[in-house]
Amino acid sequence: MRISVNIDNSSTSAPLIAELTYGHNQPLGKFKKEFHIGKLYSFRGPNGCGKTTLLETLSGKRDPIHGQALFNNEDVRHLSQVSHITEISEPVFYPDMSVGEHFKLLSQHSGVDYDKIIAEWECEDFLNLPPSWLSSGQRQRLILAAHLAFPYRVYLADEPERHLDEYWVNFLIQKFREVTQADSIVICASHSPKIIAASDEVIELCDC
Ligand SMILES: Nc1ncnc2c1ncn2[C@@H]1O[C@H](COP(=O)(O)OP(=O)(O)OP(=O)(O)O)[C@@H](O)[C@H]1O
Repeated sequence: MRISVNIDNSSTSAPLIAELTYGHNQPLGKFKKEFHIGKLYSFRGPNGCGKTTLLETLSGKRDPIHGQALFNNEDVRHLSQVSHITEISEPVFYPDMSVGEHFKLLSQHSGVDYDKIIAEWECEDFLNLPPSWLSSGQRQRLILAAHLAFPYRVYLADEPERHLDEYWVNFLIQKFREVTQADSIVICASHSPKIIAASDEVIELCDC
C-alpha cells in the first residue's frame, strides 16, 4: 500500500480537512491533511500512484475506503457542497452546441460575466465553432476558463496543464494565484515542473 501522511501546522484557516484511505477495490494510500485558504497545492507522483483517485475522493465524486473529507465540517459528498467544490478533469462538451452557446448557457446558469472570461482566455475566435473543431489545447483553455470563472472555494484540477503550451501554462499559474488570493484553495495533480515549482506546497504520492 502507498502511504502519504501529511500534517500541516499552519495557523491559517483550513476549511478542507481529509483523513481517509483512498483507492478502488484495493486501498492506494492513506491521507491526512488540512488544506488552507489562499494556497496552491500540488500532488506529485508517478503514473498510476493515485493522484486522480485522491482528487476524486476529495471532490466527493468517489467514496473513500475509510474515513472522510470535510469541507466546513460537512462531508464533501453532500449535495450542498456542489456549489463550493469543483473538479476540473477531461473536457466534456455538448457536440451540437458551439463554443459560444456553451458560454451563454453557463452565463445563464451562473450569472458569471463570460464575455470578460472569453476575452481574457482569448476564445473569441472559437465562438461560432463546435468544440470538436478546436485543438486539444484550445479545448483545455475553454474548460479551464469556464471552471475558474466561477467563484468556487476549492478547485481540484487533474493535470490542468494538459495540452497547453508554455504561454498558457504560465497564464494558468497566474489564474491559480488570482483565485487563491480570492479566498480559495487550488489542488492540482500535475506532471508540470512549472506548476509544481509555483505551488505553495507539493505533496508527494509515491509507490513506496
Ligand atoms: N475505475 C477504476 N477501477 C479500478 N482501478 C482503477 C480505476 N481507475 C484507476 N484505477 C487504478 O488506480 C490506480 C491509480 O490510478 P490514478 O488514475 O489515480 O493514478 P494517477 O496517479 O492519477 O496516474 P496518472 O499520472 O497516470 O494520471 C492505477 O493503478 C489504476 O489502474
